[in-house]
Amino acid sequence: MNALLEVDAIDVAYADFRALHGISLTVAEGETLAVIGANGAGKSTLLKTVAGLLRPVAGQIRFDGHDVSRTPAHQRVRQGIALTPEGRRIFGSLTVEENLKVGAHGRRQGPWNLATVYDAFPLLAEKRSRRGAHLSGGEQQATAIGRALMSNPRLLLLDEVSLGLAPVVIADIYKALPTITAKGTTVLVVEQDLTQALTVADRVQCLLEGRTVLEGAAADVTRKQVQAAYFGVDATEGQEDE
Ligand SMILES: Nc1ncnc2c1ncn2[C@@H]1O[C@H](COP(=O)(O)OP(=O)(O)OP(=O)(O)O)[C@@H](O)[C@H]1O
Repeated sequence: MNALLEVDAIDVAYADFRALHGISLTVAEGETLAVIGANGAGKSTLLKTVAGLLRPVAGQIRFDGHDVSRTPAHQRVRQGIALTPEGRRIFGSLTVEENLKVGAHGRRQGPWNLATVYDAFPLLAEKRSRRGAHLSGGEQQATAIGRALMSNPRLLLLDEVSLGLAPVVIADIYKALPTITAKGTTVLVVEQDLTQALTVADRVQCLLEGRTVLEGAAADVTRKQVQAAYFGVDATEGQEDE
């Protein structure tokens, strides 16, 4: 499989504070990678850097073989990188359908349009005329993902889909993922919810304090290994080796 996204040893800093230290990752075309880690591990920073909202101070980001490290965010959207940010950020005064149409601005050609987004998220079809401010958290999340899909991305970046949502709602949102990947969209998802991450992803990569501490096929890593990496303890000992 060809690598669609290659992140090569990036360092990202907020003023003097270095949030990412030499992070590398690869996402193959058609694959779903979950980046996991506790609060503050650097997951959102990584996604924002891939989307072009932050610039790495070292390292390179390649999309479809081209260096996009210095490409502005809006051009990356045109090239096929779309971000669903943490906190959803949909427009409260606009309806679901109007929010979706905002995502279609300058869109690429591809399989996503209002009809296919409503197919993937039937709950949105029923609420298409409702204003964003009057939606539940799950409906807002689905709208935010649908809005990103409307640009017809080759790579969809999902930040903390499950944040603040009830388990049944999270499951409902993730039900759409196979439909999304079946249309050829590659997905990089950031998750704190380990169960969800291991269920939906082909591969997982765990960050701790801005460094990669574990990576592997979701089917090959054990829950214990992932939990140990997540909390920064030694998995072979099963306890902290003080
Ligand atoms: N705008 C900012 N200015 C300064 N430091 C920041 C900023 N945003 C994030 N950080 C710091 O960078 C580190 C990584 O944050 P980031 O938000 O990427 O983590 P995360 O893994 O996404 O966690 P969360 O789930 O809490 O969003 C943290 O120590 C955080 O405090």
